[in-house]
Amino acid sequence: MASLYGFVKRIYLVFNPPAPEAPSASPLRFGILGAANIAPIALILPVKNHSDAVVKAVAARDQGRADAFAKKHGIPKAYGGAGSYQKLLDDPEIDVVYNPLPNGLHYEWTMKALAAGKHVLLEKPSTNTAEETRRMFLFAQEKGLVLLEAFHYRFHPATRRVKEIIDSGELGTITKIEASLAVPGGFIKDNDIRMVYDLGGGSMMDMGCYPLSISRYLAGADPTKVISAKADIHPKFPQIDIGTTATLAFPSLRGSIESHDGLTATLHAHFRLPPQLGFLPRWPRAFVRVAGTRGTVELNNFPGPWIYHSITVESSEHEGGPLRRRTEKHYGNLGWTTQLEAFVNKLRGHTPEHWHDAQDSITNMEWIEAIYKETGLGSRPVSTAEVPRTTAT
Ligand SMILES: NC(=O)C1=CN([C@@H]2O[C@H](COP(=O)(O)OP(=O)(O)OC[C@H]3O[C@@H](n4cnc5c(N)ncnc54)[C@H](OP(=O)(O)O)[C@@H]3O)[C@@H](O)[C@H]2O)C=CC1
Ligand SMILES: O=C1OC[C@@H](O)[C@H](O)[C@H]1O
Repeated sequence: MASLYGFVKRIYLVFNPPAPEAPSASPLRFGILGAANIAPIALILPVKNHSDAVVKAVAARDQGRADAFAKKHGIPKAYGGAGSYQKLLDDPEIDVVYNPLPNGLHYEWTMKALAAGKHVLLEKPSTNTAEETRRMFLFAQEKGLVLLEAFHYRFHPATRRVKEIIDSGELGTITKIEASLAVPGGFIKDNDIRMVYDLGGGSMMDMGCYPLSISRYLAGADPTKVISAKADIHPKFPQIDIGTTATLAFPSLRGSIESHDGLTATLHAHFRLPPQLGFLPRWPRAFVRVAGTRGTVELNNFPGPWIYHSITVESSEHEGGPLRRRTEKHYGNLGWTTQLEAFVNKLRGHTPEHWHDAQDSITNMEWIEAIYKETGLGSRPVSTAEVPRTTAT
């Protein structure tokens, strides 16, 4: 009963965030590129609860869509029509750009935002290729601007707690990770941006980037090789993986780094999980499970821990000993606000509790590409847009 009450309360607060008690007189001013579905939950609502941030403008390719979005979310400026994204970037009243465009446009518009002198909060996955991600972060560094790939789960206390349990040695030597983000049919339609190869579509890009990212984070290391990777291909779109399963080798957490044989991670992403027994509807599968020589930890719903999560630990005093089981929950702030808090802290020159850097984003893209290569599908297309030059280009 208490947990149902907690759940309802969390949902209520996410959608009705309390206004800050002492709002800043000169808050950071965000502009949003695209009237994106993800923007309200990821940025607009968290900002309403933050004392030092406001959303000042939105740009959409259609003026009516920009106006409607601005009205609905109480955003003062709406740029619409051709050239609207660039108009937002050129607005001197914007300090920070939130880029939730389709993946294949992340590189172009982040480069343009940086060229315009704006900090960028960029949706995942960072770009279509590791090389684009590398250039983008190098450009941010050259310009002295903050760029962050919006893996919000990393900032959440539940994720941090799981990492703490693993690092404490309670589970012994880590040997296996399994991570999944997969939904049944009905969530992602054929006309979704995720189904368009030219826009950086595919399940390994959209969903798979999460299991990969959390596996690397919890392993405290990067993979050494793709052991296997297999894609389910969309029946109509031959370059789109509606599902991908990959197994990667990692250096063992406590074993020899040289042997590279201690730890494997199996990642799973799917847009259309088939029904069980051919007819029973499936639940979404969003979890990470880490097994060691003395126990396991499972974080259920790691991509949305703010709405609901559970951390189940089973561990023993010594290898082969009796297992003791416990469940933990660590709800922090409201919704996506932990990410916003860290981002604003970074911009204001304070040290955030957690931060993931350029190399983290580059490495995630490298392994997404390596997995796609192993499936035979190959990387998503490189951007052909004209972008500002950096010393790396
Ligand atoms: N962090 C997370 O957990 C999540 C992250 N995401 C990420 O956010 C991004 C956006 O996802 P989502 O909000 O679902 O996307 P939407 O389907 O809402 O599309 C985002 C925007 O893309 C713009 N757009 C620009 N060019 C095109 C084009 N050629 N075709 C279609 N749309 C175009 C549209 O802008 P306009 O309004 O100008 O027409 C649209 O508003 C993705 O990178 C995704 O991976 C998504 C969900 C969760
Ligand atoms: O968290 C998520 O779940 C649904 C996906 O399509 C989305 O892009 C992803 O980030």
